[in-house]
Amino acid sequence: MNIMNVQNEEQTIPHTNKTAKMRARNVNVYYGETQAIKNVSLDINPDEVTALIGPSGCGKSTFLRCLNRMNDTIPICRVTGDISLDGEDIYGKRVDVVQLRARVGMVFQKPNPFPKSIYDNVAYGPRIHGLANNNADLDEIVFTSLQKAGLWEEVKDRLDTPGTALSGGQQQRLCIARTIAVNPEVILMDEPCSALDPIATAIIEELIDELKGRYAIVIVTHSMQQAARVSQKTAFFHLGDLVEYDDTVNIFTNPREEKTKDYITGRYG
Ligand SMILES: Nc1ncnc2c1ncn2[C@@H]1O[C@H](COP(=O)(O)OP(=O)(O)OP(=O)(O)O)[C@@H](O)[C@H]1O
Repeated sequence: MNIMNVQNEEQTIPHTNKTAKMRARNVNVYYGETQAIKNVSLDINPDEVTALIGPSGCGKSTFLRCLNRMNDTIPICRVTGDISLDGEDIYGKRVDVVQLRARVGMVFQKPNPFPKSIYDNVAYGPRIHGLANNNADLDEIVFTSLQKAGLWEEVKDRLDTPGTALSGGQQQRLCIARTIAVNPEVILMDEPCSALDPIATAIIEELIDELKGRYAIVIVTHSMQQAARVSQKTAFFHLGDLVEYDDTVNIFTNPREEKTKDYITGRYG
């Protein structure tokens, strides 16, 4: 299935009855004079995990950061093209970026809990977005978010202890709970397991699998095995180009492009 048809601007994804959650069209990203992303068009499906793979420096993280305007925080970075969320331009003048980043949440490579209690890490977003009417509401949000992130049983008796005192894998699940707490529609994950041991990695992968029906998930990973395990769609980037985007099973068993074949068979990268 080739959905990179920029002429087709309808929201429905060809050959499916699905509507794209996010749609990128002709996206270019520059750091000063250097172009890091070249004319990339890609759809993000609502109830699937999309993996972004490719050799180091190919632009995976740069593209990911376009999806919730994290690149706005890099002064030399310039983005052109169109990116929409539910058909609405996320780079539009009236877009509230704080609101956008709640709808399109992000989990980073290194777990980065706030220097606050476990409870306050999760409650922080709902508090600033005014999502709870009272303390009981907030308790409920914290409970549900920690439960969805698969962390509740491990922390329920120590919600007052610092988030930073948890293990790396638990900290990453705390960051996922923090993201979930503000009801995102899309979750971006930038190599979320790269700082974790194999057991913590397996737990996060299981969690991604559980979350996939509820959120559109986009994950950058260096591990092709991880992409194959957790994603339904895979986008292969090379030197800023989107070389191939397809069902994950096709990318890993029957890629159309020579470059993809070379990468997945370990010839470079
Ligand atoms: N803040 C920045 N300032 C200048 N150039 C940058 C910046 N961030 C990334 N780049 C450049 O943009 C290109 C793409 O980088 P990016 O980090 O998006 O690639 P990546 O595929 O995610 O790499 P990796 O797998 O190593 O994390 C690289 O050439 C990189 O040097």
